[in-house]
Amino acid sequence: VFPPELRFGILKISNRIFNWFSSYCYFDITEIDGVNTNELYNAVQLYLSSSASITGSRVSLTRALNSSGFTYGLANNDSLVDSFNGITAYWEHVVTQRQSQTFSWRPLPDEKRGFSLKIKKKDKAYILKYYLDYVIEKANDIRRKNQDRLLYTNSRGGSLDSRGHPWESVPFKHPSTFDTLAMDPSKKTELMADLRDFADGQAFYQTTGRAWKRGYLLYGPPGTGKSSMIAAMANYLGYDIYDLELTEVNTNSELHKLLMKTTSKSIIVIEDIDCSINLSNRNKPNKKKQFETVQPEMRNAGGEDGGNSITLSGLLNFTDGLWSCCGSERIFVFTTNHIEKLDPALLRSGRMDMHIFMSYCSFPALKILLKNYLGLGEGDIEKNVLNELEEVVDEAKMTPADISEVLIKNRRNKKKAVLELLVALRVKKAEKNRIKNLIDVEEEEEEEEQEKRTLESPKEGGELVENCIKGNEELEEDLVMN
Ligand SMILES: Nc1ncnc2c1ncn2[C@@H]1O[C@H](COP(=O)(O)OP(=O)(O)OP(=O)(O)O)[C@@H](O)[C@H]1O
Repeated sequence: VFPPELRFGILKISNRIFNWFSSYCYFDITEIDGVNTNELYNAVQLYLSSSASITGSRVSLTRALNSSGFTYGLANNDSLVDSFNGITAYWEHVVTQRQSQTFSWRPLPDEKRGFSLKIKKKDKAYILKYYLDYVIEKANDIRRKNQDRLLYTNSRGGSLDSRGHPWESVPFKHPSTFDTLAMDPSKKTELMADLRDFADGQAFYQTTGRAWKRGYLLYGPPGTGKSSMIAAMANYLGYDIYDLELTEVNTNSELHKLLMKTTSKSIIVIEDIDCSINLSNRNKPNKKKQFETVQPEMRNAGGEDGGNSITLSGLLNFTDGLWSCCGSERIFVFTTNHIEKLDPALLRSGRMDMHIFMSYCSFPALKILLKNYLGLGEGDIEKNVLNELEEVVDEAKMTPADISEVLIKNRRNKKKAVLELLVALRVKKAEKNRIKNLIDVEEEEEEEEQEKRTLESPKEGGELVENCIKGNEELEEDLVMN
């Protein structure tokens, strides 16, 4: 009976009246905004997938490319209630059929999808200011967690890929975690708390005016778990790893370019830094090499430090100069087997925030290895064997890598594995003691030899006797005075 214009008008007025009296307001977040994909829609979808309060019996499941996990979300026309700082938000996934295919450069899906957010009018300002940012942040976290970690390397000698990128990446699937890492539990807890503080510390770094980065120096003998620790850090925080091969970098500017192409939430690693490059002289360590390689007419050219070779100052700029601040939330990890070879400039505080010594296997670390490799707890091992293991492990100075080799070899026969380990530790301890005794004997002999030579030498011997007499006279004088 009523013409469409009139029906539309009545609907519009009744909607206005309804909105006027309603205490709620609504936001529509459509999947496609004009012709572009709406990032907020994807973020909301991911965010809601983390909500445990999905009530519907139908849940949508997805698995993204390069992802090792499933995400679930609200099914069509399902709804859920979320709460944020005491404010309630009602979400509904609205799916309708697209009326007619409108003209578009890009074919649109038949369904029109979107989220409808219903909140109290009084909460509108707060929700717009904080809640949506929180939703996006959480969605990014979930995306990162679901996606495989990537391991980047620059080992192509400075050449770029087809996209002009200097880093090459592969999926990173190292299984090492802090649970599998054998080290002193208190040290491990301290490090994990430090990493968590760093990852959650955006506000702290902002208020203190510090760049959001942290440096760790891992040092210790080979096979004590430095590389495993880096993998555990990446898996714990969900960060990608950039394995920087310094020997492939020729100039400081190349180093800067590499840094600029790293992403936030990543760990930049330089392994065996003492072997990577000659870093003993901070200013111009490679001057000689530079003059050897550069043509005579080019000798006065070049930028900082000659601009033709990587220097320690270039590396220091990389870690804590202005360049280190392009991007944020980055961790630098250097590893070395010989900390004494490193330049003190690299070790001063503020540069490497934490120095972590990866030591030979201790008893607490051994217990972790026994649990992980053989599934044996303290109660599963005979008391006297356990006591002896505790007694010998420190003196044997075996690395976790050596111990895990022994355990892997016999892992089918757990009892045998433990006994073999005990034998290996005893042998190693005896070997260490024998070497120590040999060194002691050698030192003693050398001392005796030196004494003999001194006494035999007329000049030195005479001096020694004279000094003794002088000393005695002084002593006598002191006694008389007293
Ligand atoms: N602390 C540890 N906890 C658990 N496993 C370890 C530990 N240390 C070493 N391993 C085992 O030994 C292997 C070698 O260890 P890793 O490469 O991490 O040592 P590293 O200190 O980095 O050695 P290098 O200095 O030679 O690079 C690892 O694959 C791991 O299985």
